[in-house]
Amino acid sequence: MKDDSISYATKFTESGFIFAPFNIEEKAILFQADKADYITEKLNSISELALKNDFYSDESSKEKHIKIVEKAIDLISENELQKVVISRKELVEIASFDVLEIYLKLLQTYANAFVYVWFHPKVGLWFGATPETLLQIESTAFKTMSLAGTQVANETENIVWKSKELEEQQLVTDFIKNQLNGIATDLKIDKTETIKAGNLLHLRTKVIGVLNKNANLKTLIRALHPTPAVCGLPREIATGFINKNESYNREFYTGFLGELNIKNSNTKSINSNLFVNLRCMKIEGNVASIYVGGGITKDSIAKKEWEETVSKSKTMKRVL
Ligand SMILES: C=C(O[C@H]1C=CC=C(C(=O)O)[C@@H]1O)C(=O)O
Repeated sequence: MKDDSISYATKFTESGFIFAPFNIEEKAILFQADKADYITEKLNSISELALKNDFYSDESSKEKHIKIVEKAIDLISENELQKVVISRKELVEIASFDVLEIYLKLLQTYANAFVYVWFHPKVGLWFGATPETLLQIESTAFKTMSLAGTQVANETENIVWKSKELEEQQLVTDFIKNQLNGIATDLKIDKTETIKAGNLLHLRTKVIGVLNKNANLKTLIRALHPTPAVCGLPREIATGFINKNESYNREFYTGFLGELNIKNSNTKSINSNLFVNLRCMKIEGNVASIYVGGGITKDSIAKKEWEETVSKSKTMKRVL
């Protein structure tokens, strides 16, 4: 980009790279395609970079996190809510860092993830390695996914999912199916599978479909974002609970990012590739803010939900 002005995507007919916050009332930042320089570089000979293996976990927000999770479980048991994703931000002091080195470490470590580094002088510096696609669309044919449920990846071949995680993820799949009703046809919902994301395993169900003529990209994004993988059910009540009880601003964590309406020079089709901003961090000065959360359902155990956020924080801590 040639200057530090900020552009926004409001109609989602714009073309460029979008960086959208969790809160749909807030504006999504756009790096406009026609004002951007494209630089392609091959990174095929990265020598192995050393990763961190001892992790310090900041326990100062443990009590607070557990309290919010317990409050959510209470509301769920009173049938006010079905599911809500509760998150927190962990601050990690870093001595010095090299942007390219962190980015290369993320690429090296999370081969299956969408890995990014994003910077705007007025907004900040973000990194992420997300396992979740929000939407990939080529003309009108699209792919999305339901991703939820977490366990730590062990050496074992025999992976067993408990009903808590299976239900937690099924809620996301059902939500996606319902939201697409009336705006998409030819829906195909794959078998649910286990995927590995760094040190974690998740349940994933891929969904494909074709966008109806009466709908557009904005309708589709608004239907999907935020899914109960990052927000909850019913969506409005979960959003209210999150805004009232999480005592920090998620900003771009659990928002989405990626290419918006980019023309494929071969097929001439207009494509978007958008990812949910998970396993991410923001760096300001010598402090990294690592964002982590987890889905709460009726079967959640507050202490285990805390531990899940600690496991998730390792995705970023490993590369610092
Ligand atoms: C909200 C996060 O993860 C979501 C995606 C996969 C599994 C999740 C879970 O098991 O709770 C979350 O829904 C996060 O990593 O901060």
